[in-house]
This record gives sequence, structure tokens and C-alpha cells, in this order.
Amino acid sequence: MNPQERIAELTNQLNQYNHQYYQNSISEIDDFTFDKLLAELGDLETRYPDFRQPDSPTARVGGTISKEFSTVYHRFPMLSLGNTYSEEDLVEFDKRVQKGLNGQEYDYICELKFDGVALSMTYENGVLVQGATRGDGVRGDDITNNIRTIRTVPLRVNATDVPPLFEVRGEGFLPLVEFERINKERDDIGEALLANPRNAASGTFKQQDSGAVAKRRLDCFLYSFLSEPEIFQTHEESLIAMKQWGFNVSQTWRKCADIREVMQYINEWETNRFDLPLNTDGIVIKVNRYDQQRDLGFTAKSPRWAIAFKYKALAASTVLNGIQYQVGRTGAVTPVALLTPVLLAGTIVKRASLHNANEIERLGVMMHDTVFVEKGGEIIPKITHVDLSRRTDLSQPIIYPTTCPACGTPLVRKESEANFYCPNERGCPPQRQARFEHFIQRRAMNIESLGEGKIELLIDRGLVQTPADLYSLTADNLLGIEKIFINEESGKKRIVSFQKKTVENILTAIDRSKARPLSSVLFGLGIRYVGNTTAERLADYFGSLDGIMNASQEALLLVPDMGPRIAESVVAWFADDYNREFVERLRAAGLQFFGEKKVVEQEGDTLTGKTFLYTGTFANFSREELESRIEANGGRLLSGISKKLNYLIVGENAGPSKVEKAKKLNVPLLGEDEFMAMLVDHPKTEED
Ligand SMILES: NC(=O)c1ccc[n+]([C@@H]2O[C@H](COP(=O)([O-])OP(=O)(O)OC[C@H]3O[C@@H](n4cnc5c(N)ncnc54)[C@H](O)[C@@H]3O)[C@@H](O)[C@H]2O)c1
Ligand SMILES: [Zn+2]
Repeated sequence: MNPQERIAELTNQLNQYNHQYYQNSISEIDDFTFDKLLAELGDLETRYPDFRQPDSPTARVGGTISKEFSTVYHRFPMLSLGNTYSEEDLVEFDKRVQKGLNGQEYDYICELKFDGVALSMTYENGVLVQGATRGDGVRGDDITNNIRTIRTVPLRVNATDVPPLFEVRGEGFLPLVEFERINKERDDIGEALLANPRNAASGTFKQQDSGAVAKRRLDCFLYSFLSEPEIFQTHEESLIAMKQWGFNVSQTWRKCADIREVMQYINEWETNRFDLPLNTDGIVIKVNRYDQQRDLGFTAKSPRWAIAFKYKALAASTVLNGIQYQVGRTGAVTPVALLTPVLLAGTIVKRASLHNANEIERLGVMMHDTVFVEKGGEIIPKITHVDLSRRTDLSQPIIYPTTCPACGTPLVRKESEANFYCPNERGCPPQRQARFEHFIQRRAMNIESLGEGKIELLIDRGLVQTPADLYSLTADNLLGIEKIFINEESGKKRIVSFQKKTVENILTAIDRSKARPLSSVLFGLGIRYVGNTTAERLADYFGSLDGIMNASQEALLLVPDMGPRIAESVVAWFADDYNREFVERLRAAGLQFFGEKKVVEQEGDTLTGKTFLYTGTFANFSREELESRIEANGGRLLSGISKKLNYLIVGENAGPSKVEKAKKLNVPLLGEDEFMAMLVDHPKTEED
């Protein structure tokens, strides 16, 4: 391939990766490879400037704006950062700075490079008035409502010494524990898992429903302050002041007198960064003094006074000795690689995740291969590739099981799903075990004193078959039973036994669980896709388990935010005699089958069969009032604008993108007065 063709190819390829990454929150390749390709393109363009393409990703910030949000123009451009993975390049950077400053003294501020989404927040008279994404650097998406859900972002700054108009910038992110929690919940109800915290954060910030955004506890670290005129002399001053004003500034930054101290900072954080509550992919080095920053200036894409040093993902090479196939509650089979123990980022790694059968195929990995494992954002490291140079005759193809490793039932693969499933829902031991664990969890029946091997023991002894059996347990059944568990890896023994105190605690917890609300009971049943929130909505809407159990798919779809996939799953679950019998036994045990029906009393039926959505604020209703009036008069709320929408109610400060979209789809717009008129059942006049 000649240089011209290579330049065209790289431009095209990188623009596509950018599109996926920024618009769809998907990484099609890893960052290191992306950065290598981008550097290759940059080199080629320097050598063959005539072949550079007008849309080259080397000269532009990678993102764009989207149609779903209104567009805002940044007062100061939001740029990218030059990056490097090598210390030599850093020394080069330092030389350029030195030269650019003509022998002046300077120092650096080092910060960690937080791996999330760049955010900009504007404050007027101390009040947060706008929050935006970086977009293409010049314009971004107005995501103010979503940014308001971040607890650590002050809605108002109470200090008297802030300028009347200023902007702060930072990195919005999903904390690692939150990422793990969401994925555990998703796994629990059979939802596809989120790929990594960065892409999850990016996808969350772009959601239309800020209520849904609030449920994911996003956070943000601030690293920049902008105002005109400038009120600080140095970046250091700005970090200190922002912290004092109540902004969330990570206290991991450090002032460094020269590039040697910068290197030291880099080395210290190489492994320490894994103890932070979020992913970091490097550090950012900034010239401290603002006047010097100004002297150094910008390229089209990034400041000349800063650079990002990125850590290569920490990798180690080891041998794949075996694969353990784990079966989850929904029957999904997940392969886990068993490795010769190896030290990686300060911890001994023995296992790595392999996700699913596709992943094994993609990697082309064979048993006894030497493989590279990397610690990325996730807690469990992953296998990134095979060291083919070390493949020997010992390597054996991996034969993915066709039957369940736990119960021997032939596995099935549903269309459009990457996982194989064991369909033996009832008899398969790990599935049964996981069903118990789901049932006793805090957000369900809250009998967590039964955890850690106790359920296993009860099942072993034949004391329980289904969670309904818990309600017939007596002290006589339980007292004194015990089992010794031996950890396969460490060989350590653990004794689980039911002593008097334990038995009392468990029986009390079981008894108390009878008072758990309807929504918890419903969640505890373990219906696929019925998470906590869905269970609450169903309970609020129907007010009784029988109501839900006997509802048709159409009736279920009337519940706010209910989609066909969930409705189908609910109907199918209750259609099963085995499940019905389980439910009847829970009823007999005295669980809560009734709840408070929180759905508003019917006022009238003038809106029957019509669908609504609203935008903006209203003189006569709060959001909640508006919603309940729609429902009380037989109407139904939709969560987005589509052809199915009959009316968009438009209030003050309505979202222009919603209005535009409605117009495009010919959805009629209603003013507040027009909507109120619809609520009144017009009496017939004498003339008709
Ligand atoms: N895997 C893929 O498909 C893919 C595609 C596109 C981009 N990428 C990755 O994204 C990078 C490009 O993204 P980019 O243009 O946002 O550049 P960048 O992420 O390398 O650097 C700029 C960003 O760093 C962030 N940042 C974090 N901590 C900071 C701090 N303390 N101070 C200042 N900024 C801080 C800011 O959000 C800023 O916008 C690429 O180098 C690549 O690694 C990956
Ligand atoms: Zn099975």
C-alpha cells in the first residue's frame, strides 16, 4: 500500500472508531491500538502533507453533537490532549516547553487522567445554569438535567469571591463499585452487561430520562476553572480555590519542579491508581503558570502546555491450564480461565474472564497456550491475546461443552445472544442455588443471614427444594446440622454449622420476611428482566400479585415504562404451572400479596386511548401532577417521541429538540391551556 492509500485508509478507519466511541459509547478496538494508529497517521501526514485528508482525525476533537439534545457553543473551546506512552516523548515535551518559554523558570502540575467523559459546567451568579459535553470541541450537547443528578456537583456555590460568570470542567465517571453493582443487578435479572465503566458513563450521560440517569450514581472530578477575566495566576491556585468552594477536586495532584519529579509521580501512580474509586488511564502534565500557558498556546486539537502520559495496560504472560464453566441464575454459562498464578499490578492473578464462547473463538486460544492477561478497568483481568510464538504440541483445541457442566442437560443458544444456556431451570443445581440467593437478598426477602454456604447445606440435606420451603423450616430441622466446605484453590476448610443463635436469627429473618412489601416479593420471584424498579412499578400499578399474575400482555404494557420484552417475560412466567404452584405456596406462607395501589383514582376518561409526553414546565401542574392527571383521565405517558405518540404537551422552556422531533413526526403539540381543555368532559349543548 502506498502512503496515499494508507493515509486514506487510516483516516477512514479512525473516523469510524471515533464515531462508535463518541456517538455510540462502543470501543471497537483498545485505546493503545487506537493511539498507535493515530500516531502512525500523524507521522505519515507530516511526511506527505499533500495527502492529508480534510477530515483527518489528527486535527479534530473526535466527538460530535447529537440530535437528541439542544446544542450549546462553548465559550472556550474544549480540546483534546496530546498523548504519549513513552518517557522519551515526555523529555521531548519538556524540551519544547523549555524552548517555548525562552529560559523562564516553570513548574508542572501533575494530575491523574480520569477515564470518563469530559464535562463543562457554567455557573451564573453562583448557580449552575448549564452542563454540556465536549462534542466536537466547539459545540456540545446540553445535558444540564443529567449533570444535575451528580451529587458532588454543587447546584449553587455559596462563596462570595466567585466571579459572576465562570465555567468549571471535569471528568464525569461511573465509580467502579457502582459499575460492579449495576452489572451484578443486570446479571441477576438476565440483562446484557455493560462493557466498561467509561462507555457506561458515556452512554448514561446521553440518556434522555434524567430519572434513569440519577439511578446510576455518576460522579465527577473537576480539573479546570475558566473565567474572563482570569482570576488566578496558576493552575495550582485554581485547584485549591475550587476545592474550597465545594467542588470535587481529587486530591491526587502534585506540583513538580521538573520532569524528573514528574517521572517519579508517574512511577508512584502506576500501581497505586488501582486503589482509586475509578479508572485512570494515565496522568496529565500541565504547565502551572497561566501566562506561560498562554505563551505556549494551542495546536488545532490540543494545548501545547499540557500532555497526557498514558500507562500501557499492565500485562503479564502466563499459561492457560483449564476453563471453568460457571452457570448463573438464568442458566447462562460463562467460561472462566484458570491460569498459572502470576503477579500483575500488585496482585496474584489466577483467573481471567473469557465472557462467552465467541470470545474464545475471537482470541483463537487453545488449552495450555501461553496467554497475555491485562488488568484494565474491570476487577477481574482479561486475556487479551495468545503468545503464538510459545505454542507447543501440548496446546489442545478448546471444546466448548455441549451439555451443562453441572447437570448434563444439552445447552441451547438463543438467537441474538452470545451465551449458551442450560435450559434445566428447575433441576440444575447452580441455577437452583442462585434462585435461592436471589430470593433471600436484601432487596427481595432480606433473609441474608442464610448466605455463605447455608443455603447449599439446606439443599444438600433435602430440607428445601424451592424458596417456598423456607417457610416450613423449624428449629428442630436446623439445629446442629453442619458441613465442611473446602476451597478448591486454597485448600482452606470452612465449617458452616447451625448453632442455636444462628438458627434463631434465621428463623426470625424468615418470619420478618413475611412483612416485606409486594414489590419485594415480586422481585424475589426472579422473573427475567423484572428488576427492582420494574417490580415497584408493577406493584404500584396493579396493587396485588393476583392483578399482575392475571394481567394480559396488553394490560402490562399500560404500566409506565413497560416494554414488550418485560411484559412477555412476565406473562410467560406466570403461565407456567410450576411457577403458579410456587406462588400459591408463598401465599399460603403469608407473604404480602397486596400493596398500596399508588395509581391515581380515575377522574374521567376523556384521554382514554391517547398517549402523551410533556416537555418544559407548567403554570398549573408540577411534573408529578401533570403525570397523574394524564393517568387519572385514562391517558398514557410515553417515555420518548415516536410515531406512537399522540400529543406532546409543550410548557415553558420546552426542550427544542423534542419539539423539533415531534414536528418532524407530525405529532400534534398541545399548549397547557389546550391540554386542560381536554380534561373537561364538555357537556352537550342544547343545539346538539
Ligand atoms: N477504543 C476506541 O475505539 C477509541 C476511539 C476513540 C478514542 N479513543 C481513546 O480516546 C482518546 C482520545 O480521546 P480524547 O480526545 O478525549 O483525548 P484524551 O482522552 O486522550 O484526553 C483529553 C481528555 O482527557 C480527559 N481528562 C481526564 N483527566 C484529566 C485531567 N486531570 N486534566 C485534563 N483532562 C483530563 C478530559 O476529558 C479531556 O477531554 C484516544 O487517545 C483513545 O485512547 C478510543
Ligand atoms: Zn444445568
